[in-house]
Amino acid sequence: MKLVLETKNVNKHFYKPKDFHVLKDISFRIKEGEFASIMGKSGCGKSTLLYILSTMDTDYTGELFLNDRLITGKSHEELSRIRNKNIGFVFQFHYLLTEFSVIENVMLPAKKLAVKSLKEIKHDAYEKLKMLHIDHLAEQRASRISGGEKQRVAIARALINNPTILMGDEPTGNLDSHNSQNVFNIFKRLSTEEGLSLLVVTHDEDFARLTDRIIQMEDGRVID
Ligand SMILES: Nc1ncnc2c1ncn2[C@@H]1O[C@H](COP(=O)(O)OP(=O)(O)OP(=O)(O)O)[C@@H](O)[C@H]1O
Repeated sequence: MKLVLETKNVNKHFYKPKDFHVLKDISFRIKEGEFASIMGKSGCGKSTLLYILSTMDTDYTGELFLNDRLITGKSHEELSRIRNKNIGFVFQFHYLLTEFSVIENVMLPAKKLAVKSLKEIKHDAYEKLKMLHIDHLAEQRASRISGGEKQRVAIARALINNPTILMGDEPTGNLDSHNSQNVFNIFKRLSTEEGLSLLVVTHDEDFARLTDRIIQMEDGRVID
């Protein structure tokens, strides 16, 4: 099966205030359509790892592959393009532009990529909203929708460029159990029906237990 993400012996140090070996020989693979979670105690290096996997942090040793392509060593411009095209992000906080409409928020990453016409982008954005059952909110200002709806808009925005992998950093951290379940169901559907790969950092054991695989971290290592 096709590999979407692979790390080979990724190591990272922070040098201030003193040398700290934060990630130690991290090697794992995420296959197409796989839904994996990363768990571990606070401070074990989950966010630091996700920052590297998402190509935002280039200060590490080892190798990172995305869709079988070596990413390590590429320029910031190339990384930015690769990231916009291949990786979707969902964070704990939605980071929507609240003075913009829902549909404008979803369209933004596609406008940035500047491959399709505005008409096509708007059409695609509606399709994503429909898939997440929030198309009736398209013209609503993002400040005027509920927390659960905002997170679904953030997911639609993360999907607009049809990424091969969706990464989440505590995407249900701000949601109640009903909305968390909702987000989980959406992620599960994206993996089983659309073949999207998902990698989600979470503290939520109920959430993690339902994913295909838990990558357990301890003190900067993958232990299981
Ligand atoms: N810029 C930095 N400089 C120095 N140390 C850092 C820096 N960023 C993070 N750390 C340290 O690296 C370790 C890992 O941090 P990281 O944020 O990756 O942990 P985490 O597992 O995501 O934690 P949490 O679950 O609390 O979000 C922590 O001990 C943190 O204090």
